[in-house]
Formats: sequence, C-alpha cells, structure tokens
Amino acid sequence: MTGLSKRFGDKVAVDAIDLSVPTGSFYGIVGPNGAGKTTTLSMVTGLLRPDSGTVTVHGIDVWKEPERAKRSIGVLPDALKLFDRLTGAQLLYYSGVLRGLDRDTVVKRSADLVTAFGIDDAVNRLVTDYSAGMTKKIALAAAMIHSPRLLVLDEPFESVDPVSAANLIEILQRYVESGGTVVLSSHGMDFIQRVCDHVAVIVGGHVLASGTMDEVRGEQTLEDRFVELAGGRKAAEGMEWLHSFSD
Ligand SMILES: Nc1ncnc2c1ncn2[C@@H]1O[C@H](COP(=O)(O)OP(=O)(O)OP(=O)(O)O)[C@@H](O)[C@H]1O
Repeated sequence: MTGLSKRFGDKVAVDAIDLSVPTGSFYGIVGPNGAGKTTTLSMVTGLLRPDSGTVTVHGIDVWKEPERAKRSIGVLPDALKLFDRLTGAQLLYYSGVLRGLDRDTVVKRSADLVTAFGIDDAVNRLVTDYSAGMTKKIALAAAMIHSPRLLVLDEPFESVDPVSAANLIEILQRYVESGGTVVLSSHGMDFIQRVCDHVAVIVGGHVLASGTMDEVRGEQTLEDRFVELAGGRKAAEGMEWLHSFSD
C-alpha cells in the first residue's frame, strides 16, 4: 500500500501509510485503540474507499480492478456482517458458491473446514445463535473457502478460546508454509511475537515501525517496544475515589 489515507470529518484516521507485505509472510499489525488498523485493513480489502493512495495485491490494483483483486483475498472484517439467519453450513455453502466454486467442491471444502475449526456440533444451527468465538470461527472458515492467496484478518482471535486459537494458528501456519500470505491485526503481543515473522506498529494513523519481527523489536519484547512507541504507560493517578468504596 502506498500513500494510503482516510479522513472521517476532521479526524485523520490513516495518514499516508506506506507498507509492503512480502508474499508468504505472516504479517501482524499492532497499534493502540483507534490507531487506524481496522480503517487500513478495510481499505486494503476493498471494503472502504481510500481518500488517496493505492493498494496492490499480487500486482492488481484493489480499487481499479476490485473484482479481480478480491478473487485472491479472503477477509475477516472487524464488524462482522454475516448472513446470520443462515445455518453455519448454509453460510459456508453460499460463501463458496458466491466465490464461484462448484457445488461438489464447496461441500468437500465445507466438511474439511468444519472439522478443522471444530464446529461440527454447531454447523446446523443458525449463526445468530452462535457465541462470539463460534461466530469468529465460522466467519474465518467462510473467508478461507475459496483458497485465496491472501488472508486479511481483523482481530481473528478475539473471543476465541485458547485451544481453538491454537488450532487456528496451526491452520494459518500451514497456509503460510504452502505459500499463502496472512495479514492480521491483534492486541495479543505475545501471540504476534510468537507467530508473525513481520510486524507493523501503527499509532495515530502512522506506521511508526515495520519490518521483520527482529528488526522491529530489537532486543526488547514486542510488548515493550510497542509500549515505547505508543507513548509509554499511563500512571494510574487521580483515581483515589475508586478505593473509597461507596458503601
Ligand atoms: N466510520 C467512522 N466514522 C468516524 N470515525 C471513524 C469511523 N471509523 C473509524 N473512525 C475513527 O478513526 C480512527 C481509527 O479507527 P480504527 O477503527 O481504524 O482503529 P483501530 O486501530 O482498528 O482501533 P481498535 O484497536 O480499537 O479496534 C478512530 O479515531 C475512530 O474513531
């Protein structure tokens, strides 16, 4: 992405971001609340039109040739807008068919995804009745069904239990090993440090550091480096009233 910018009224959410994600990398995007991660990822995946700048995925301009570009992208958006009056099985089926897969392929891939994500019990229930973590899992499965070259995942592990998260990480690691590219945002510093080979730190709509994990964190943990870049910890002063209980 080059010179990517987005403003909402007076608020500059993303300010001329340049970022290059190598093919086959496991790329983490970190940043404090409101830093511009979701806005950036939405522009990258063709969901939110940038004010300026370009996004190219495997040589295809996402905003000039959206249909072609989107064929190679799988998206887990932040605000999940799923067709939640469908069952999990139906959602997977329609996701596959809308991506142009034939019926037999969709059925086969759905079965594989249901097993891999451990959602066998829920697959015939309406998605609207799923827990937050289950909803993430079915949305992630739906994002993968057309075997895209690039997966862009906004907070994929939020609300997902640790065992399921470990399974998902393994699925994503195998995907990257076979040549796929993953870009994900997360607040889980330990997780990003452990799993990602590249990372970008976004603060106030700017990229403050980016590159390989070792380049960005140096001798520090990613969490310490992140806190340093994000402006340090806030002292918990002026909250004495919280310790004088009202009863
Ligand atoms: N649709 C919108 N209208 C107005 N302001 C918006 C809109 N979307 C985002 N913003 C603002 O843009 C800034 C960046 O928001 P964004 O959601 O990209 O941050 P984020 O890094 O994903 O945050 P978080 O970690 O809390 O999810 C914030 O100040 C936010 O309030």
